[in-house]
Amino acid sequence: MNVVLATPHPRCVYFSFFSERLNRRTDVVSVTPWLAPIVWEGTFDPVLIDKIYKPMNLTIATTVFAVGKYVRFLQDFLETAEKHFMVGFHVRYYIFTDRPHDVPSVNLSQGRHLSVIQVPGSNRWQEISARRMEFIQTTIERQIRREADYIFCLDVDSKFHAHWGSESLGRLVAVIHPGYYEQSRDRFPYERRLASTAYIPMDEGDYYYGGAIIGGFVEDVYTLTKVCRTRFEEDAGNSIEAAWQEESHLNRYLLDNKPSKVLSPEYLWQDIKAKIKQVKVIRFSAVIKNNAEVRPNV
Ligand SMILES: CC(=O)N[C@H]1[C@@H](OP(=O)(O)OP(=O)(O)OC[C@H]2O[C@@H](n3ccc(=O)[nH]c3=O)[C@H](O)[C@@H]2O)O[C@H](CO)[C@H](O)[C@@H]1O
Ligand SMILES: [Mn+2]
Repeated sequence: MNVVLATPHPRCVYFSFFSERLNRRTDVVSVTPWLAPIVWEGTFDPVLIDKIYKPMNLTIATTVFAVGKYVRFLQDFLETAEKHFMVGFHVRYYIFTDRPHDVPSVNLSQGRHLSVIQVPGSNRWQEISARRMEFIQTTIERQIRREADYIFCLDVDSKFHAHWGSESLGRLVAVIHPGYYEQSRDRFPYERRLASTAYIPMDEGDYYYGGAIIGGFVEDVYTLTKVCRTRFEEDAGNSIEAAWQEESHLNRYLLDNKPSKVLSPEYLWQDIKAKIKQVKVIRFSAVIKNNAEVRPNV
């Protein structure tokens, strides 16, 4: 029988809309074993996702710590965020610093706000990095839970280079560390000492997540920061500090509490690393820094 479909059924239009916009990825895994999306260019339609999220009138909190000499990274971080990060959404930046007078004034688009929160300095970079969990937890309690729907907690020594939008939103969001994307789990630098509460045995672990991005619903990130802070302090009481401070605790937490969305290394690259062919777009990357010069200790 010769069937001629003059006008496609509306459902067919829907499917052709998808196939035109998305060139399905076969070179990368785009879903976790627990069926959470792994976000890669070409696996989502930014226009369609924005149509879902924009009417919700969401506010995205963004925490960034700039303690000591790290204030120098703020200008580029904020200027590039204004160009690429959550454009068209309400964004509230929370800048944690011991040098409030050195926070640069950057022109923010409409609907975007910035507040500065004073935190103490430290003579150990490890402590500054790890105590982010504590300050994020207490600031969520004090104000963020009343001021935002979602939150991203980001490293300041970084720049945005391309679109980072509502495709990244989810209940609990983490990023695959670009250094360990292709490694097997026995190579992951998890905390391996049984004495630490961040301990992960050699035959466990899903991904190695980078400490530079934690995201999700404010309440889910609240619980994460509270648990990681408590465990970090419990370890300190036993004179042990996990191999990669709060990043180790983050990895332990996410092993037990699976993220609902995983960002590919497009969302956390490193300028020092050559691009790999699977990464079609670098959206956010760590700048090259001289650790000995910017950190209070080596
Ligand atoms: C790409 C990535 O996943 N980076 C992680 C990695 O090293 P990194 O080398 O990226 O750590 P880092 O030196 O950037 O420190 C983490 C963050 O702490 C803040 N800071 C640090 C030192 C300082 O003197 N002043 C200051 O403000 C700042 O926001 C910085 O971005 O391991 C750290 C844990 O130890 C963190 O988990 C980082 O997120
Ligand atoms: Mn960093």
